[in-house]
Amino acid sequence: MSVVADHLSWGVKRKAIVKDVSLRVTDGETLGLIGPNGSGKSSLLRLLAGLKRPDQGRVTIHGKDIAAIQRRALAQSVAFVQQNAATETSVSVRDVVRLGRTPHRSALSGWRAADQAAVDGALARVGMTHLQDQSWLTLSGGERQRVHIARALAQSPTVLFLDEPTNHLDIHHQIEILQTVRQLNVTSIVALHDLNLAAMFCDRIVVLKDGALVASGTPETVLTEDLIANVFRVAAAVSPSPHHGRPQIHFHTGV
Ligand SMILES: Nc1ncnc2c1ncn2[C@@H]1O[C@H](COP(=O)(O)OP(=O)(O)OP(=O)(O)O)[C@@H](O)[C@H]1O
Repeated sequence: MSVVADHLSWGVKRKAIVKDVSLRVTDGETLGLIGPNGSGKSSLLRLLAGLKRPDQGRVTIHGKDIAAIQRRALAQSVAFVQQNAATETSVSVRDVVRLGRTPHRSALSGWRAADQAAVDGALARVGMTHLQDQSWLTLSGGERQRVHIARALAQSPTVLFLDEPTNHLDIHHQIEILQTVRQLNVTSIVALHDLNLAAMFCDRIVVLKDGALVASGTPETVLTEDLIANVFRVAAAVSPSPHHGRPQIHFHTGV
């Protein structure tokens, strides 16, 4: 088991934001995290990745309690692609991606062939090799997002957390990034808003509503018309795609 969360709760002042969430993610699985705005997806991802401490419950990654793993050791196996992550300084695309190697390097070790191979591979994976000399500040929103994903891939993680990785991307790159994530030999937990993309690319889906886990399972079992009406408040028809067999959702509220 790659990631196990037991009874995680977290809140701010008197507001409970993540409520008693338990889940298990197996090695190599792509788990989708869906739910309405404010349902707690980002908060849960940050708890799972060890970026926030839960008020109750615990998370283990590869069998180790993350509260007991040192930051650097955690960063050698866990990478996090944040929503709207910013890189302020005027550095090149290549330099941003090189930062992904930081947890694997010591003060004494120079830049090694393995570091270069990881950076080159990550740039190629997201289709950014041709822009590697460009200043990060001059990139479009979608290009920046792809560079942040490349930085996470350069980290060579065994567990990858992605918070809305497709929100600035055109449809070609949305599909390409999710295909890449799925094909990596890495356990991935990805918060997504697009239910059709979640259905196409996730092995399993977890649904959050008001901070609580309300459903989990395969896309076929989770993405029902009733769940979409109850959790997302839209009317939809769900049927298997004739092209790939996964559920496809046709929204008809208000049309
Ligand atoms: N540090 C904080 N202090 C106060 N409230 C917070 C804090 N972090 C999150 N929240 C609140 O917790 C709720 C869940 O936020 P979170 O960002 O986890 O939701 P989300 O499902 O990722 O939302 P979205 O789909 O809009 O990105 C929101 O109501 C948010 O305002």
